[in-house]
Amino acid sequence: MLELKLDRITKQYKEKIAVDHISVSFVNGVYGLLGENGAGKTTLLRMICNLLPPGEGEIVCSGIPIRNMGREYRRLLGYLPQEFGYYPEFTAWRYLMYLASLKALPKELARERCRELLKLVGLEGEERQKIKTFSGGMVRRLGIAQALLNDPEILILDEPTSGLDPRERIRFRNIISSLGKNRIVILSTHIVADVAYIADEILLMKKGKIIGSGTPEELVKRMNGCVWECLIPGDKVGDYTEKYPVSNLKNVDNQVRLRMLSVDKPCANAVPAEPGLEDVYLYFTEEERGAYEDTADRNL
Ligand SMILES: Nc1ncnc2c1ncn2[C@@H]1O[C@H](COP(=O)(O)OP(=O)(O)OP(=O)(O)O)[C@@H](O)[C@H]1O
Repeated sequence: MLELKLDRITKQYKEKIAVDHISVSFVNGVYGLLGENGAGKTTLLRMICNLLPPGEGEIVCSGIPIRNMGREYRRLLGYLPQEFGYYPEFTAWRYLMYLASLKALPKELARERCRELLKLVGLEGEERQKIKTFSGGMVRRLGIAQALLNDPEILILDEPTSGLDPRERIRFRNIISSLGKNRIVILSTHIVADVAYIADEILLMKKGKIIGSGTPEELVKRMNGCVWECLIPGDKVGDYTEKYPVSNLKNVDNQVRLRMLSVDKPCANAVPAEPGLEDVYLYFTEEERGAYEDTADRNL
């Protein structure tokens, strides 16, 4: 089994440190790289794809630095960038066959592979349609198919679900989940639900650093005892949102139900709530606040 190892990977654009000394190892499975816009996800993924050289550090694939692997590494890799290039006038079939020829797949194998992949991504029967007639979700699914043409052992998906409606999103997640069984899949997103169900491991990224990692269950467990719900009068909402990270806010009759993070019970009528991954995300991505700073640290 392949092992991809990042050793103190760093990238700086002028004054801006986009990726800051990241060390992490990947083996088969689905990894969800979760972080806000600008956290450095795309920069990190481009370095993993060997499209961008790290300023510092090394990426090693089963013991060999990828910068020395050239074509051999490209053969192992499938990549779906945030914006992937396609020809709108091409049919899905022509587009995939064209890319297969660029990847030097023999014609018969290419046909077989394209048929298999169109089926996998649920575009069977649509292959003679021009891509310009596809919905956003269909285009993204075609994007996955092109990234899988060479049956890659490492699959990199940059924000694969952006712009998809809920149904397409679910469909997409199911496809990705099945792909992680026998390869490394790394996908980036800022949408918690996209990784909550399918990631074997979540890497939380903020300001170029991995600030938390673990299985979704592990991460959620860390928040035990730190998530609270309470009903408060509407005019007190500001007092609480200023003091605590609030993960949900709902009007109930003449009051407001708040869900917030706090080490200590935030008000007399607060009751402990079951933590979820959104609470974890909020905890890690919020700016530091005194009231809950050591919340998750306490549970580590
Ligand atoms: N070519 C570049 N030149 C200068 N700064 C850049 C360049 N590419 C990215 N950055 C900066 O580096 C930081 C990380 O960007 P990156 O695109 O990697 O983040 P991201 O997490 O993928 O965000 P998004 O989801 O918005 O794409 C941002 O502050 C961005 O402005």
